Amino acid sequence: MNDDALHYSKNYSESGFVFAPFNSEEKAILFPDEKAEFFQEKIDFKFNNSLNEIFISDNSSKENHIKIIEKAIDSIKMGAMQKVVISREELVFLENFDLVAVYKKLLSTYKNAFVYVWYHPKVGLWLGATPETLLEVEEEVFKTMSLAGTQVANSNENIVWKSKELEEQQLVTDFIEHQLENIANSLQINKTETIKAGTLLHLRTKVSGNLNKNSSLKELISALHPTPAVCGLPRNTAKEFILENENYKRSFYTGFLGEINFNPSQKDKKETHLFVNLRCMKIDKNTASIYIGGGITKDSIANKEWEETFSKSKTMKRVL
Ligand SMILES: C=C(O[C@H]1C=CC=C(C(=O)O)[C@@H]1O)C(=O)O
Repeated sequence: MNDDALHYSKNYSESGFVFAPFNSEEKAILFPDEKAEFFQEKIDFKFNNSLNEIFISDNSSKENHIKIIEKAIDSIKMGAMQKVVISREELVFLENFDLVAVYKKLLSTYKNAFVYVWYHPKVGLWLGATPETLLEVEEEVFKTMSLAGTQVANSNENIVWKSKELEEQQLVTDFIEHQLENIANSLQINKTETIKAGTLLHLRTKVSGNLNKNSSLKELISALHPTPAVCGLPRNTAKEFILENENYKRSFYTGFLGEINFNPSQKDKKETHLFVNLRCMKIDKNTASIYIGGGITKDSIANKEWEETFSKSKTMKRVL
């Protein structure tokens, strides 16, 4: 874009690139198509590996995180919720930060992810490599996915998923199916599979269907975002728990981003590709804020959940 004005999407009926926060009551930023310039470039994967960074290993943040997880488990056991995703922010001091080198490393580390760099002078610099599609729409056909459950990839072992992860992911699939009941038809739920994201494995179920004639992209987005892969169940109770208890602001982490072109009046432009903003970080001068979370259910063990966020942050720190 050739100016620094901030534009917002009104109802996702515009054409452009959206960057939406976790909290759907806050506005989604839009880079309108008519203000954008498009470039296409081949990436050369040779990069300099000598970048170094200093991690802040902050034990109080471990204690805090575990405290919130224990509170969440108590609340689930008392019947207030079935699942809630608890996250945290980890700060990493950067020396010699090289955006292009980090971007190339993200591209080569996360081969199956949507890798992005997003910048607006009034908002900041974000980058990430997300394995999760929120929504793909072409004409009236849409695709989405239920993605949850995490384990570290270990090439020597058979992959076995425990009941905690299977249930945690099933809750997301059931939620998606239920939310789409009144706005979609011919719903197809594929077999659950294991996918790799960097050094981690997740459970994924692809879901597709046809949007009902009178349903809009806004309705579809509101039905899906935020799914229990990033928020919880029941959605509003989990969201309140997150906003009250996590001691930082998620802002765009666990929001979504991507192109919207769902404009019925523009015949050749009815495609939308939105991704959930996971495995992402915000760069502010010499500090990277890395955002990581995990799904908490009645079977969660607080220390293991901490370790899961630790593994997630480790795979992201490798690219810095
Ligand atoms: C919220 C995150 O991951 C979600 C997506 C995949 C697996 C997840 C999990 O195992 O808890 C989370 O639901 C994150 O990576 O910050």
